[in-house]
Amino acid sequence: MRIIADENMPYVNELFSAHAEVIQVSGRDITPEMLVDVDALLVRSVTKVNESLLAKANRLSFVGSATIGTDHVDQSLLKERGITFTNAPGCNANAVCDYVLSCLVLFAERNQLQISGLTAGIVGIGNIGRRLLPRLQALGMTVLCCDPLRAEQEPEFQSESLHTLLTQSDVITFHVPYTRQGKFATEHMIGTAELQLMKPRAILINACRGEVIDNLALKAFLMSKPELTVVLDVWENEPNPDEELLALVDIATPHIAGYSQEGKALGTSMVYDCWAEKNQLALSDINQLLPLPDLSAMSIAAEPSQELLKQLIQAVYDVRNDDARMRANAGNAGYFDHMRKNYPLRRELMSTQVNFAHPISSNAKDLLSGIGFQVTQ
Ligand SMILES: NC(=O)c1ccc[n+]([C@@H]2O[C@H](COP(=O)([O-])OP(=O)(O)OC[C@H]3O[C@@H](n4cnc5c(N)ncnc54)[C@H](O)[C@@H]3O)[C@@H](O)[C@H]2O)c1
Ligand SMILES: O=C(O)[C@H](O)[C@H](O)COP(=O)(O)O
Repeated sequence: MRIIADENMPYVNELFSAHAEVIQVSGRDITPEMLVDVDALLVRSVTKVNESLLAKANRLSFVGSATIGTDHVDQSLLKERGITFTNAPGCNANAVCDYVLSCLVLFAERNQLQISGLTAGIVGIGNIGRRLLPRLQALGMTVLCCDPLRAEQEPEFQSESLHTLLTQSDVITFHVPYTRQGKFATEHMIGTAELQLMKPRAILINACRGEVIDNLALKAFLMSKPELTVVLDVWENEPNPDEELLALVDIATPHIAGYSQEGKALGTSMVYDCWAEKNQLALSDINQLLPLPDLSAMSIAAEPSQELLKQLIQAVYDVRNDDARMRANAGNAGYFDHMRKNYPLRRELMSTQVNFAHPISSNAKDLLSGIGFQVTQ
């Protein structure tokens, strides 16, 4: 069996090489010619899997994307051609939650905000949104949810309108797929009119897909209203984001919100498990793939104040480092992809155990476990 895999998919050799010849290439450079006599194609979000890529794929029977997003894959074409497709739902959901929390504690300090009591709006209550909701509630925030698709499918699910979230939220964070068609299409769901509805000093976070926010409209808006705090992990026109917009936002990162070691390992292992089942092979064990975390435990001696929470979160993941690297590299040829390919090892909050030097309240323990840490009871 022959497999073509994106070179940015870690653990491919560990999982697939015992059963197949694996050729690793840059995801953006996969060509139709490379897919001749290939049985399986393993991609991440940068490879457009469409009719023109598959033009010479004479033997392809499996496509796996180690991502939750599927906007780069023509799934109906794969179905038509009898090619099995899988993605990796939820693989990086905890990592994106950590990213949002790291932004939140940073701006609470910079903007002198007490997080508890603020209102957060989550747009898209899927794998990420549903994990983020209890984390934000654990921090004492009132959380408004907008997901009209879920409301249609689950009558008991309460979805607020996007208008309500925009007008009432102090922090609004987007976790929807990129869709261009249908009544819930997300392309440019945020443009000038929506930006004008937001509280002037709100915090806007986009860690889903760049196209969900009209980047030109956002740039124009920020030129006249710089008091809106903006975090962009994703951009229109990746890997060449608008550099004027980059200079105007408060946190700029190169589509790495989901780039934890756990998220990447799980993405590959979920794809492997689907392929293994199809080929009647043993399933993977993600715990064997992951190295031990550098910071496996931290000890605290006091009830967690907002300042202490910030220190704990930043000790595991500090979004300022990614922002600083992006600003330092912006403008260099190929910098966006280079940063993603050479992303430093990052672990999730859940890989770190918080211990207590003195007994602390059960509320404090609930708070720490609620935001994602392991906590000794
Ligand atoms: N920046 C990153 O590194 C990164 C990492 C993971 C995911 N993502 C992006 O984030 C998106 C969400 O991730 P997920 O794992 O939660 O996906 P998911 O598919 O589990 O959830 C998406 C949710 O959005 C809802 N939705 C769809 N259209 C909507 C609309 N118009 N308004 C409100 N809700 C809507 C869906 O009903 C679903 O519940 C992915 O599709 C992907 O594009 C980015
Ligand atoms: O959709 C996702 O899961 C993420 O956006 C995606 O994984 C980002 O990383 P990439 O696939 O581009 O390496």
